[in-house]
Amino acid sequence: MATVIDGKAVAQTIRSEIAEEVRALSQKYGKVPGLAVVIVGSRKDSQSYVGMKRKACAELGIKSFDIDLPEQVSESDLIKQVHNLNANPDVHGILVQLPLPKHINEEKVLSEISLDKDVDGFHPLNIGKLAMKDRDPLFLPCTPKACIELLSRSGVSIKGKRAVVVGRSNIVGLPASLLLLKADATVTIVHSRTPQPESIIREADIVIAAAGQPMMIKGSWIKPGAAVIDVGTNAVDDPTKKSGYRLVGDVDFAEASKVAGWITPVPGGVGPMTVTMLLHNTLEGAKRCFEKNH
Ligand SMILES: Nc1nc2c(c(=O)[nH]1)N[C@@H](CN(C=O)c1ccc(C(=O)N[C@@H](CCC(=O)O)C(=O)O)cc1)CN2
Repeated sequence: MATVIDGKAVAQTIRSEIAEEVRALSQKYGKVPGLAVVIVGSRKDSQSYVGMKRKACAELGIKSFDIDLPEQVSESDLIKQVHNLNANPDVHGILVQLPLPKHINEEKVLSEISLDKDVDGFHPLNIGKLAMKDRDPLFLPCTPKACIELLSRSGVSIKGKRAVVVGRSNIVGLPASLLLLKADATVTIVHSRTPQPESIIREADIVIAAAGQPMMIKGSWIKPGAAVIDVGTNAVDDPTKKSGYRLVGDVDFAEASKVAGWITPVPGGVGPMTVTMLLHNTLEGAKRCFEKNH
């Protein structure tokens, strides 16, 4: 039976460490880290994630700057907001919640965020550095960073291991595979056009599942003893729940937990760590800024 990695507990430990550092910074410099959380529109899931981020800021002593824009905001007005935040010395991190409405070009907006405030790590230059040998981006994307942190805090070494990432999104799959490569894993990406993904996944010592397909990865696809990190957050109908739905991952947890060595649950695995890594990036950005201006 696999060791279940408790992402909520790990996240709580790291949040206490961040809160301590924020207190120390406030004493030393008389300033606290600031995070701008920008949301466009009223998608229920995005509102909920943004709510979690703002609440976590308040709990840790990080000042959040809340920018709520209507669904119809123009791309140029959104970019103006980003420029204002770039120029605000109290803001050390800027996060634009994704996805953006269809009429807005996400890449264009993300490219306008100052490199040294890009706490989501989605600026093309930061992603480019992630892809280069011997270069490091200023910030790592939060969910991939969360996956690596969960592995390392669970004592799973990456160097020399066979890792399979399922999914090739810009937010998770692609940067996760680059991070694993930087950590000296042998990496394969499986995606929607890969024939017989199960035969590749079965060879992996480490699986990062980020396909957005509920319970796609079966227990029989997992190599005995493998570490399985499930990034999927899929709502499936469940009439026994008051809400009418429940959250499941991309991995069939009941089956896979009988075979794997380590596994993350959904909910309570990677999700809470994603928000925590954002706060960690904000702290790092603020420290760099305070030290530079001291
Ligand atoms: N600008 C960004 N947009 C998005 C990102 C991102 O990293 N940056 N990632 C995702 C959504 N996301 C953060 O924004 C996120 C997803 C899930 C969770 C989380 O804590 N999930 C809980 C369950 C929550 C629930 O009950 O609804 C869990 O897994 O335990 C946090 C953040 C897309 N957009």
